[in-house]
Amino acid sequence: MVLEKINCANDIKKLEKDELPALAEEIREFLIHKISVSGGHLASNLGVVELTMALHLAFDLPEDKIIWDVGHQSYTHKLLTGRKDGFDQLRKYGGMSGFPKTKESPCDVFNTGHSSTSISAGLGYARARDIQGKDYSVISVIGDGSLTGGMAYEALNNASQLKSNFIIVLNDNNMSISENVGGMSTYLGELRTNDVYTGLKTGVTNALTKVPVYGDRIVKRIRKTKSGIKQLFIPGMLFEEMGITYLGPVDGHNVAQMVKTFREASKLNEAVLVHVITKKGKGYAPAERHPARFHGAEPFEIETGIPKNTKKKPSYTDIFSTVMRKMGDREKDVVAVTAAMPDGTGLKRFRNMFPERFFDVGIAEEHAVTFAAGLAAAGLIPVVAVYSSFLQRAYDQVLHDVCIQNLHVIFAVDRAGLVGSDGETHQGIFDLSYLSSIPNMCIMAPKNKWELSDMMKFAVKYSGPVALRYPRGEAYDGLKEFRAPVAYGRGEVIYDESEIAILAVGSMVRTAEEVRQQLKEMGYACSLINARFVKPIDEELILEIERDHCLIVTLEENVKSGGFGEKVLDYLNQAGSHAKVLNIALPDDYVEHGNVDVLKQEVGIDAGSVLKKIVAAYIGL
Ligand SMILES: Cc1ncc(C[n+]2csc(CCOP(=O)(O)OP(=O)(O)O)c2C)c(N)n1
Ligand SMILES: CC(=O)[C@@H](O)[C@H](O)COP(=O)(O)O
Ligand SMILES: [Mg+2]
Repeated sequence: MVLEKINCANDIKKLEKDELPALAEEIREFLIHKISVSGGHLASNLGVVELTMALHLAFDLPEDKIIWDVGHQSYTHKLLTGRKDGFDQLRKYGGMSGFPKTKESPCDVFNTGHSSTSISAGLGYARARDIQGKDYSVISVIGDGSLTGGMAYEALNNASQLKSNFIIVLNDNNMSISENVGGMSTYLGELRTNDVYTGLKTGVTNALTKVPVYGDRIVKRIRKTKSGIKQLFIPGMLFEEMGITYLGPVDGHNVAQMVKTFREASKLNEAVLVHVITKKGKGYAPAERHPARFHGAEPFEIETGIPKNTKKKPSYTDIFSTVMRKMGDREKDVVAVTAAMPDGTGLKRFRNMFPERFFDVGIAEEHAVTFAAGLAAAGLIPVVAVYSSFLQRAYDQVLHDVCIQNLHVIFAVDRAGLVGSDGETHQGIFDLSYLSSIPNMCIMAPKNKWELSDMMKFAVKYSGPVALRYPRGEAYDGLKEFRAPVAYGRGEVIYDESEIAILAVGSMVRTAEEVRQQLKEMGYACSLINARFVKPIDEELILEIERDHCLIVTLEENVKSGGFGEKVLDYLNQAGSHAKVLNIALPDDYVEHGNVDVLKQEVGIDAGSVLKKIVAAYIGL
């Protein structure tokens, strides 16, 4: 076994050349086996095995700095830097992260998780290196999907001014999570597939520069030519015109070719983009056939690729997907926008039925929101379906472009709450705080699957910015009998008793119901209120509750700071109330990766912890 010889960074350099193909094969077997048990980002990782090996052969770690964009493809890097044992606890609470983490290894030099940040971070490293008089290499590895994100272009624009070495490796597998989209993707496709371009740049320019005196001039002239003909000679001209040297395309499964190219690239005193072509899912037939399905895989049977857990209730995303499909039929003004997540957000069905009213804008949340603002200003009703943590990126667009103009944009905020194994970069635990600080925004959270549907219908009829937040995973199908019509800013009283009142938001209504039952068994009378609206809060109802109960408990799957509980407390204070209020929310902190149930216990929002907190507060009155 060759993989056994790899125990720390640079061990790969001790291998014989003819051992490298076996190493690649063993890494793939290892990853397939481990991810089939733990789940994880399989297809992207299988695609970069040779690319990662080549980087580790061409550079010295940890002195040289490799920054992985998104970081979901860093598993081989983890293996080659002595973290093989970590795969038994991959993405588990307290175990190894599925993303680069500086605290895990000196070879992880920048934490990632959200896309399109690697060129900016790498450029920062390169500038710091130069100022500090150091001479390490900096390599940012970015995928073709991540190259659709605005930050990547801002960084490329800035990198063009660099007069020292900085390598950008473009890992082009012609896929984002789903099919990649847009002009850049088309452009890369041409570079990839047109034989005329392949190898010609190096070939032609090398040949020309060898021609004494005139060769150099001709190359310079070709570079300066404004006609399209230059594309015939110099692939990657778009990057070249920006001032970024382009090398490639290079076969991303040919280690020797890549090592050679990286060594050449590291000699240039400028920003260099090495265009590497890889196959997503390489070496595992089901993942090659269905790269989107194996992008973020649940545990699966290796022989068939079929998920181990097939018996699942519909998720909130499934419900949203169905609602959107039906709404598409009824409401001709409804259009849907996603930032590269048609699968994850459930918009794929809407896309299939109403392709002309569906927009995948690439990994470009900022653009998605302002684009939606434009659609709304022109009279359509855009639904922006986006994960809570990715919407963070578009805060200003929500504020500046949607809310100041009070435009009717619907935000379907998926993965709101703890998402689990992706960890701190992906937990959707801030949206109630960051959205509710914005004037004109209306925020709702459904208690169960029927309410998600009712709230979507309400949102379409509403006029103005409106967000609906719902969590990852199975949709709650309890409390079906409670289905009072959704009315603006009004909560829903589910059980009206006395003593204790629990005011719960969205996903926490289910927990509150469980806690209420237990309190009842313990002899306490407890009301249960489904808040429904986080902004505006139902002030009238809160005052009513205050009159009839001695303890008011707020419950939400969001950080405490700026959340629902704080708003309720604030309002009661302003109203001169002296009611005892217990705010149960997540601590104002980041939450690492792990199983959601485990994480809920850790942060104290599982039923057991909530019960203890309520009893303690009540006894202490
Ligand atoms: C800001 C942001 N939006 C969305 C995502 C979700 N996401 C993770 S990976 C990915 C696709 C990345 O494609 P690419 O960079 O080509 O990498 P590949 O998986 O193809 O290797 C997306 C959309 C994210 N991580 N960050
Ligand atoms: C790496 C990344 O950002 C996505 O792949 C994310 O892991 C998807 O998460 P879901 O599984 O919740 O769609
Ligand atoms: Mg890709």
